[in-house]
Amino acid sequence: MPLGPRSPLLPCAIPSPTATAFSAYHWRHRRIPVRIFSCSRHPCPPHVRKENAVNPSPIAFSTCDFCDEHKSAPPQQEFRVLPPVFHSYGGRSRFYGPVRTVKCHEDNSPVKAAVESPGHGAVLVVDGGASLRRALVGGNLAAAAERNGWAGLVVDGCVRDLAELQAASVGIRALGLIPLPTNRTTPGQTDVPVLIQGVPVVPGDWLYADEDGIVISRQPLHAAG
Ligand SMILES: O=C([O-])CC(=O)C(=O)O
Ligand SMILES: [Mg+2]
Repeated sequence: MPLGPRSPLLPCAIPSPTATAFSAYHWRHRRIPVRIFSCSRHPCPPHVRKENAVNPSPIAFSTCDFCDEHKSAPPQQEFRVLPPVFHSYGGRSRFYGPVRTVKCHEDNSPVKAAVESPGHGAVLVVDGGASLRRALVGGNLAAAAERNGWAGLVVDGCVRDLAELQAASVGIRALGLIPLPTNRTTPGQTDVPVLIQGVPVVPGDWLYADEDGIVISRQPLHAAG
């Protein structure tokens, strides 16, 4: 039986001292940080290899727990929650990292430029003006994001090439799918403050996305280490 994202992990047969990671299964379902071993020689479940590929030191986190801790924080300041309008399309359902931003309207030039440059584990937040008319990200850009070490993309707009997005080991959240690409005629802006569904997001914020939603904070929310 193929291992799906909710399958329990099998213990790895050949420990590797150089590559360890927390179990994605335990993050999601028990929140117990169980260490597993990962190396290229043994039959680690594919989703674990994917989860380990981008961020070699993943952390356990829960957006619900973050919200419990910050529920009385003034809205739109230190701690923000994006509205529940984003769908998950990428090969990683949970991701986190420092925020970089681009702003564009039905032209994905700055998105392309960003994902073709080193991501260093950051999350690219794309202010696409919530347009549902053009796809700002597709399979090629998702593959570039994975290759260049981006943890994820949050697109206030649409994406396409669903099968390719799912195959990329990167988080991808967007409003919807549309097969129509952009025309590259209007350059956008990079690393500027943006408004995502009415929520302000600035470069250097921290973004955490899991199965329950997406939260943004001025400061990192996870414990160091
Ligand atoms: O090229 C584009 O504009 C979007 C796309 O299909 C891809 O990234 O594969
Ligand atoms: Mg494409």
